[in-house]
Amino acid sequence: MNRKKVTIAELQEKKQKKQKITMLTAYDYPTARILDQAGIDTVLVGDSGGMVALGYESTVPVTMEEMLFMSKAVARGIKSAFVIADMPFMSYQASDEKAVENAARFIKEAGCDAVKLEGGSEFASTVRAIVRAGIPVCAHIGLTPQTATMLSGFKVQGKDAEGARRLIQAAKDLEEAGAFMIVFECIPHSLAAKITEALKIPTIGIGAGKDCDGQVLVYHDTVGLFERFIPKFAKQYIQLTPIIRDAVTQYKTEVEAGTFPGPEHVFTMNQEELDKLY
Ligand SMILES: Nc1nc(=O)c2c([nH]1)NC[C@@H]1CN(c3ccc(C(=O)N[C@@H](CCC(=O)O)C(=O)O)cc3)CN21
Ligand SMILES: CC(C)C(=O)C(=O)O
Ligand SMILES: [Mg+2]
Repeated sequence: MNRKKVTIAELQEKKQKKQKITMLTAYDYPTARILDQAGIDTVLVGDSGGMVALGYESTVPVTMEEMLFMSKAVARGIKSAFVIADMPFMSYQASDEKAVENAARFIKEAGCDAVKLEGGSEFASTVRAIVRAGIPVCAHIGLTPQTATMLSGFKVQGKDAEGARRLIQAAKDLEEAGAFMIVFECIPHSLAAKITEALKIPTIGIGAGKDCDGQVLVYHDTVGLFERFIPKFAKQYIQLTPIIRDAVTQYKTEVEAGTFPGPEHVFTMNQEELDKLY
């Protein structure tokens, strides 16, 4: 199967044609292959991987090296999907120069197609600098987990007119700065619908209602592999944890009982050769 790579033009055409864009996160090679085979349009190597795959309490401690490690594995598993890597906390905030250098590593070293960064109008210059270097940027506004402390926790953003106005302005500024797409995390669905209509670039929602141009969820939430918390906006399509636990328990039972490995799992030696040993 040698399908063609999804392009930015195709993603932007989907908005025009009112066809929904699908995005899921992945942090490793086997998952990337599954999402690619399923025809998911864009795969996000989210810094959420720091939590669901690496066990951190939040996305704040995630490093460039960890993001590159996960991004490389994902990129190796993808044939068609458009691969976007999250820039981790403090890899793009200190200066636009540093941001460009770090963004470039996801393209040159990891083989990703684009990067994503969190932030509003204050980050328009950062988006512009990375885009100027020839690297596509996906913006991310609303609930920005890397700066959740500044937001006083994991709270829905833009619920009052002032906050909503700030998000509308941010979306316009980030589009103007050259972002090719924008993620809305945890904002009222009516606001997401309004901004989606006002923008030329596609909008991808997570906890932002059905009127965004596309949707994204954390893979582990959709398949029931993350049990520490389940956000209200997530949907579990299957609960894999008990299924995998049962398989592993069965393995343990068979090894302890001596029923695994069976005759079909072993390698043999000619009797003649075996006789020479004694
Ligand atoms: N497993 C997982 N899923 C995610 O969607 C996710 C991560 N991890 N890690 C990075 C960020 C953090 N995210 C989060 C985490 C918690 C809430 C949360 O507690 N939300 C509340 C709503 C809060 C409110 O009502 O203001 C909820 O009940 O879902 C939201 C987004 C989204 N991202
Ligand atoms: C939830 C998405 C948008 C994200 O940023 C992540 O997975 O890290
Ligand atoms: Mg993220």
